[in-house]
Amino acid sequence: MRLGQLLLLAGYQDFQVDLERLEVKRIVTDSRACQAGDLFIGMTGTQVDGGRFAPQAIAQGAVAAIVSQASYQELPETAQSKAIAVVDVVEACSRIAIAFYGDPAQKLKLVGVTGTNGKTTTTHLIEFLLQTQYATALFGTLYTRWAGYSQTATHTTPFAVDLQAQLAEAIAAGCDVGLMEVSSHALHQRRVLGCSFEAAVFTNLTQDHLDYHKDLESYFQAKALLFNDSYLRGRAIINLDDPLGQRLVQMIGDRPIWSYSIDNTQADFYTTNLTYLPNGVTGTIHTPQGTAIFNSPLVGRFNVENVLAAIAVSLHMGMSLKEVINRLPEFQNVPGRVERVQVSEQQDITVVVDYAHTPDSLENLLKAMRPFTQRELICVFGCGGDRDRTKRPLMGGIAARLADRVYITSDNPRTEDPQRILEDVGAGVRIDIGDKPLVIEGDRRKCIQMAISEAIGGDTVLIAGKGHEDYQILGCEKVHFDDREEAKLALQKRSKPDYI
Ligand SMILES: CC(=O)N[C@H]1[C@@H](OP(=O)(O)OP(=O)(O)OC[C@H]2O[C@@H](n3ccc(=O)[nH]c3=O)[C@H](O)[C@@H]2O)O[C@H](CO)[C@@H](O)[C@@H]1O[C@H](C)C(=O)N[C@@H](C)C(=O)N[C@H](CCC(=O)O)C(=O)O
Ligand SMILES: Nc1ncnc2c1ncn2[C@@H]1O[C@H](COP(=O)(O)OP(=O)(O)OP(=O)(O)O)[C@@H](O)[C@H]1O
Ligand SMILES: N[C@H](CCC[C@H](N)C(=O)O)C(=O)O
Ligand SMILES: [Mg+2]
Repeated sequence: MRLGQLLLLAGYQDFQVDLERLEVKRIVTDSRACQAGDLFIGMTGTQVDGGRFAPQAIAQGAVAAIVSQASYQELPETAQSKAIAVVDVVEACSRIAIAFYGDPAQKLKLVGVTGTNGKTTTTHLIEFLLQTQYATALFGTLYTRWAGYSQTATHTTPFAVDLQAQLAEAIAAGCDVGLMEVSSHALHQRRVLGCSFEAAVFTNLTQDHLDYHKDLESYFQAKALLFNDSYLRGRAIINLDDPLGQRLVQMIGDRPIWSYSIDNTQADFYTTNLTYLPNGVTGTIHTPQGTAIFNSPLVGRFNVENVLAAIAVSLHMGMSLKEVINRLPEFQNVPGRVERVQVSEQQDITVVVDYAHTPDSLENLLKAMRPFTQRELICVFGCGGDRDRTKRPLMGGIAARLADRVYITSDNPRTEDPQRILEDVGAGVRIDIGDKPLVIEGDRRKCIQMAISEAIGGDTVLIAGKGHEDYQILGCEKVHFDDREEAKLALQKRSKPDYI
């Protein structure tokens, strides 16, 4: 596409005429990846203003660069002749990507799910429930996927250029519904600009990501953006059991809302007669379409919330309650969410791998596991580096209070000193641990081995934090590591001790 035409379509009119006839083959936001024919967009980031890399991008063949006004002033004259300064480069990136890919979001019915926990589980549930009626595309933490296509994700919500490209591909593949996990980072960075949602879900808001948002109020305000007129054209579906969900209902005003709650009969969707089982939950669901008995293999109270949200979305999208209830028992779970690791029928302990990496999710999970633990509940976990430091002692305290034995280990230390992270977590554990056993072992492989080999028949070993991840990030290096594989190895060793 011609640069001039692209910029006009994106809503920009005042640019240098001699750039007008240039042909743009791709849009690229990392100068190091630029090739001949690319349009480079220098994004303002948390570390640097990417506009300063325009000379490098141009040297590598970029036809032009879109940069912030501040970085434009700093560019050498040769680069300035190929650069276009805009007031808001982050918004420009989304608008240009939308124009380049033909505004694909308008051709899909979109459902957005936001909240601290439950986005991946809820979007998967919705995908499963809607598939009898729609051709769905899913965008989330694990992958972008639709029938016949799956690509591992690097972020929960793709960056604007990737998102627009993937939306266009989804349409070309025949999809008519897009299900999207919308992270607070994505809303704050306007990655989803141009997306107009048929339904938007708010699952909950509890502490996470304070490294980025600084305080809970700013984190909430970022999430709340999804419910603005600019993004939401249809119905808001909101968890009334969460105090910030209640606040969001007040903020939204007259727009169509369906609320859900485990047991608040004022909500549009609520449950009664819940029975929690080791392998699922059953109960009665009350909806605007009537009442029905439901069964789900998902474990724990928090998953009832996910089920309620997914049923509400499905009814809003035109499914009948009967169809949804019939299909629900077949949805097993998402990889790495309360995933049981079993190597033999004779296995005498329960091992569960889960993605709980926030104080709230760790607390919910430990509470959900307790009633089905015959003997001791053992918790193996750590916290990610270069992320919210203040959640570490909170998670430590929760593990100390709710587990019988605590093993602290490394998660993804990234560029932080792993020892410092263990100390941050340990500080929280020590306040509440009393005389319960505490083990600190930074080597995650060794720690999982220890926890499983030291467990006694009837114990539950919960390995939290990394769930589906098949890597560990140590410094800037990503190495293969999978909690489920490590747990299996440890379980096999346990059933065949070394001395046999
Ligand atoms: C906080 C955040 O979103 N950071 C993203 C952001 O990094 P940054 O703002 O620090 O970038 P920066 O280093 O200041 O650089 C600014 C720009 O200059 C460019 N650059 C930089 C160097 C260079 O030589 N040339 C060049 O062009 C970069 O590509 C970038 O576009 O832009 C980078 C490149 O585009 C991303 O890799 C990075 O994601 C980091 C890795 C990340 O982990 N983000 C996480 C926290 C995130 O987005 N998480 C959410 C929520 C997760 C959840 O709750 O599920 C998600 O949606 O995944
Ligand atoms: N509705 C919920 N409320 C609280 N905790 C939940 C809920 N659903 C799942 N969890 C817990 O949170 C963990 C992460 O769940 P899930 O992956 O669905 O959330 P997410 O919002 O997609 O997380 P992320 O922000 O990392 O992508 C699960 O492993 C489980 O322990
Ligand atoms: N989307 C979350 C994932 C955290 C997973 C945990 N294993 C970690 O690395 O901290 C984040 O980027 O904060
Ligand atoms: Mg997710």
